[in-house]
Amino acid sequence: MDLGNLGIQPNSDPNGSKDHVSHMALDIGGTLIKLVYFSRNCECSVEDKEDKPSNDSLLVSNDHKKFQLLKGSFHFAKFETSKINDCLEFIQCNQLHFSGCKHHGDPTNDKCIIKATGGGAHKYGDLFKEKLGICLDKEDEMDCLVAGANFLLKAVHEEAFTYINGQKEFLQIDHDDLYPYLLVNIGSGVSMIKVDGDSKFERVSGTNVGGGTFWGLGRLLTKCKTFDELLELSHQGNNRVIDMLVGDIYGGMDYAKIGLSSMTIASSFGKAISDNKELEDYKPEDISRSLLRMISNNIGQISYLNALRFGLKRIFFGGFFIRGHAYTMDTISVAVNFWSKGEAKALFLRHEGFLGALGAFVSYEKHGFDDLMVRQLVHQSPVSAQDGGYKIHGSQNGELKDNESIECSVYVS
Ligand SMILES: Nc1ncnc2c1ncn2[C@@H]1O[C@H](COP(=O)(O)OP(=O)(O)OP(=O)(O)O)[C@@H](O)[C@H]1O
Ligand SMILES: CC(C)(CO)[C@@H](O)C(=O)NCCC(=O)O
Repeated sequence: MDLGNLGIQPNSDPNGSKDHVSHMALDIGGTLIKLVYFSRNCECSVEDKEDKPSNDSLLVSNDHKKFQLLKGSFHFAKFETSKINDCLEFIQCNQLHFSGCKHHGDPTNDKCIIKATGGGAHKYGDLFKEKLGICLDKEDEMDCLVAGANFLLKAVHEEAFTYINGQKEFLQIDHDDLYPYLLVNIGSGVSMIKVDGDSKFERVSGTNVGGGTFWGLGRLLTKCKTFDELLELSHQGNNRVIDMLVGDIYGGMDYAKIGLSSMTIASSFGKAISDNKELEDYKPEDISRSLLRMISNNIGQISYLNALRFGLKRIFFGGFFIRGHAYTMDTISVAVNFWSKGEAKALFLRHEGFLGALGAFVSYEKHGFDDLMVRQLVHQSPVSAQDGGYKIHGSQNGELKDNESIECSVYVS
């Protein structure tokens, strides 16, 4: 179980966290379960506001109720789907299962409803009911990915960034100029979605060569025990030991006529054909690096081709495969830049792995649950004395650590 810096302790008081945690949502994927929830800091942070705060409101409601400002945090956690019991235990220890909504119009049914997306929302519904007494309210996975991406791009300061030559550069998002874009979610498999607006999208492509392929093949070929170990190995590796380069075929020369340098990979893993070596003769770090490069490059190329199909210039990459990993982001960026001749941009998201879970979270609002607390995530930063200091912020260097929380303010009615 990967709890890391959650900012909360398992609660021994059975009623304690009930007052503080509102709305948990889950994304149960093929490899990982992602969980998000909001917790209030304390009662004293509630302030009255007459109006909804900004034109940039994300979850605009049509009524004109008085809104209150609550300060708190969004918490993020992840678990391996194969160890779903860890997730159930975590929810139970922290009393998160009391944070959902009650059934509409059925006073006899006091089961909590928790929003959930991903294939596991279908597969594990009975398990959650049996173990925690909660009903998973299924939200479509693609709907949630898009809602989560739009939510992050509009609500979180410095969410999206480019990664070029080892340099991270944050993108200022103009809310009026966000669409259209291509969203590429690299989970176990890969979905490519053309996004045209809030809830306006089409899944235009996908590939089965994704994060699951990297981790699955990598585990078999290197005997690594964890994904992070495999990723770490790739740092020290040299892909040229295994990959066949253009130079290997062209006697060290470029194939300039068609724009290929001698260093370009002509064939991933191609050297293994002629080296007369066995698997044991290759270093695990070289295998890991070749594999990471092969898969990232391939996804970058397919993404570019889909962006080209629809004339899209911005490609946002999400999903837990990326993990903010320099070599992965660099390979994807180079692929997009190379194939598009600099026309299209690869953009990465700080909360890359939590798009679906956040999308499920914001869907509480969409379905108008009466007792929903969170009405609107306050548009954050730049924070100034005049605007009352409403903000969302993550860690200072812009990197999301495992299971971090984002401090934020929300409006509730
Ligand atoms: N700790 C980890 N354990 C396993 N895989 C990890 C881990 N961290 C990152 N990954 C990578 O992330 C991928 C899963 O990403 P993600 O959680 O976004 O997808 P998913 O929801 O499980 O899959 P899908 O959407 O296809 O059902 C894995 O296949 C692996 O490449
Ligand atoms: C099946 C899903 C949507 C499950 O998250 C994902 O793993 C995926 O997009 N796989 C790629 C399937 C394909 O389009 O070939």
